[in-house]
Amino acid sequence: MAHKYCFEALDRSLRDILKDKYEDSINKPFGGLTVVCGGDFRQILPVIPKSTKADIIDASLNSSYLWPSFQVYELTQNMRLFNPNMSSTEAAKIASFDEWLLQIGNGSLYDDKEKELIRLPADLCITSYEDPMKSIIQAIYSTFLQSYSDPTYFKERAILTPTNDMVHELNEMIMDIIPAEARTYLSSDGICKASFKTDQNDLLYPTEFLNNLKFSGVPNHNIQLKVGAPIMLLRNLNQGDGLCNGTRLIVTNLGKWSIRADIISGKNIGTNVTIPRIIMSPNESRWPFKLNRRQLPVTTCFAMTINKSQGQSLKHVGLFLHKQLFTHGQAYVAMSRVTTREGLTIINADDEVEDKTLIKNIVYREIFQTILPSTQSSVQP
Ligand SMILES: Nc1ncnc2c1ncn2[C@@H]1O[C@H](COP(=O)(O)OP(=O)(O)OP(=O)(O)O)[C@@H](O)[C@H]1O
Repeated sequence: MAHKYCFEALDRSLRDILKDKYEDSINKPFGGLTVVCGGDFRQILPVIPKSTKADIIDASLNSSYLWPSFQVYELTQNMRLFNPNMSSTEAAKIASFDEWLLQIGNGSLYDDKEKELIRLPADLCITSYEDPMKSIIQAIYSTFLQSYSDPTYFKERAILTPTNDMVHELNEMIMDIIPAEARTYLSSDGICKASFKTDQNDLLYPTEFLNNLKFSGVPNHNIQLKVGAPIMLLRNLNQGDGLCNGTRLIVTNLGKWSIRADIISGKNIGTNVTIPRIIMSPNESRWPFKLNRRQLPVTTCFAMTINKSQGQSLKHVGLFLHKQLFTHGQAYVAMSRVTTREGLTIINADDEVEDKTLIKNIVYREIFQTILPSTQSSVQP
């Protein structure tokens, strides 16, 4: 979810822009324009590094001065799970899975409420394994070598995990299975000239040091790609052509400075596009300078973080928990990515938990308090 400041900035800009055109625009939300927002407060709320629960709730749209001006309309049908050709038995099974997901999202179903633990149905979990990472890879990519050249194979599956470190480990392990040569792309890193103390920066932060820095949402200095590997865009390159942050593609050609890839998600599926290197900077950084990294704006996506999976629909989802979930909505987002219940496999590899069918589900229930749908607001999608 976007920070409430994004909506407030749009509100103030529209009031300002429209004040000469329409009477009293300055006093109306969004200058009097109708603005439609689509979202789900059960999903992950604005990400604020090192924040408290109160900070996150305060950053959400329903803590904004704009919220009382919104009218809430609720969608009633889970279209991701919906299949028009299903039998009544299948429909009943889907309805019960959908209900279970909503209870998880609402925080109304706990096995141990104090410890915020929910019990997973045993058939969704793999509980006996030698190496949990190999087991989740085997579960989701069981026919990898026979199927990896078929783009739909990657389009419909992914492993989800809470942290970027585990995503990188899983991606490296799976990339090694592709029997092709990898090409390495090294970034060109520098400090933005407008940064503080520029005359000392070269001495304090040499290039080798900058190359070692890792930031969420910015590709690493060294990325290795193979033809046939699925990748995800990390920036909006051309929204009109469907090249948005989160779009998934399959690499078809590895050039010296750019790559070519086929789009496999969102708009323009099947289109072959060129992805150039671009300059990226992290949004949040603990360093007293702004890093400029010129690199391909992509990351391999056999595995992705739960946050990054928001918006995706997948037939096969492997939820890999090497440690417990840590923020609002992660369990709901991860488990609601599937298009069928059978497509969900979960491994709880947290050593501190004995019963591997128990996982943490954090829900900030305070966030739902101000969401009151108006009486006639339920709509069919
Ligand atoms: N009216 C509809 N008819 C058929 N399929 C639909 C309809 N609406 C959505 N879908 C399908 O349901 C899936 C989810 O849709 P979409 O991504 O728009 O929902 P969403 O609310 O943004 O999901 P989320 O926020 O959980 O990611 C997609 O596969 C989409 O094609």
